[in-house]
Amino acid sequence: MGQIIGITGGIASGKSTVSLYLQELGFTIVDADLASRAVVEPGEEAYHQVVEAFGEDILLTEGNIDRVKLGSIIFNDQEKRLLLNGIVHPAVRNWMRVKTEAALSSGEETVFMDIPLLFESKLTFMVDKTLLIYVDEQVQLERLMNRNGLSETEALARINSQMPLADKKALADAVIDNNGDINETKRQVKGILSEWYVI
Ligand SMILES: CC(C)(COP(=O)(O)OP(=O)(O)OC[C@H]1O[C@@H](n2cnc3c(N)ncnc32)[C@H](O)[C@@H]1O)[C@@H](O)C(=O)NCCC(=O)NCCS
Ligand SMILES: Nc1ncnc2c1ncn2[C@@H]1O[C@H](COP(=O)(O)OP(=O)(O)OP(=O)(O)O)[C@@H](O)[C@H]1O
Repeated sequence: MGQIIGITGGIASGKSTVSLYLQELGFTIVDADLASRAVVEPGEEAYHQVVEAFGEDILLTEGNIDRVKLGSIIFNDQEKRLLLNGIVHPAVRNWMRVKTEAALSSGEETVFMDIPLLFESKLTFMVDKTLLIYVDEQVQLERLMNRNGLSETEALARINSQMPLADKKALADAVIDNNGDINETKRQVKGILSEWYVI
């Protein structure tokens, strides 16, 4: 049997931080951001489709996709973002399904999927429960600018390309408030997992 818990949030809301903690607790995390890198490695089907759609200008000299350049295109242009999503998302879903099934069939009882666009892409059918990693918009903006070295305008473009975290709150089965320090967040994660009989 086994169950799948979907971790979601917004850009820089703390999903990877929570996932790392869950990994330390011994759980398998299947990460959509990792998947979105793997499926556009040179030679993969989605790689060829991305190059065809966006042109060879988005390649680095050794042939890999220039993620900074592609990001600066798609976070400022909804049509281009939907074009990229249409190519990459089906391959990401497949990759995640395969990894998750492998973990479950090896006997793991709970596997976590880290999916930033879980609600935007209507992927709740892929998981049994949803856990939202929430921060206030000002904290999100500051953490994103710091982590990625972005200007306020660039960071806001990214935040605004996603469903507001306040709206995601209403859709999630449980919410972790990650505005405080990491220990406070870890305490909340443990509390919810024990409420859900996961630990
Ligand atoms: C645009 C790309 C090349 C930028 O790569 P980069 O390495 O800089 O960022 P990374 O992939 O680590 O994503 C960071 C965060 O950006 C946000 N994000 C990424 N893609 C999108 C998108 N299409 N729409 C909204 N937010 C997005 C997510 O919160 C994600 O966690 C890359 O994000 C991408 O290929 N995006 C399309 C696939 C996708 O939707 N990925 C998100 C999970 S499936
Ligand atoms: N509770 C916290 N206190 C202080 N800094 C934090 C906290 N949680 C996360 N951070 C920092 O905020 C930034 C974003 O966190 P993280 O990378 O976990 O977010 P994310 O949701 O996985 O982002 P993305 O999906 O966009 O990659 C990181 O630099 C991280 O170290």
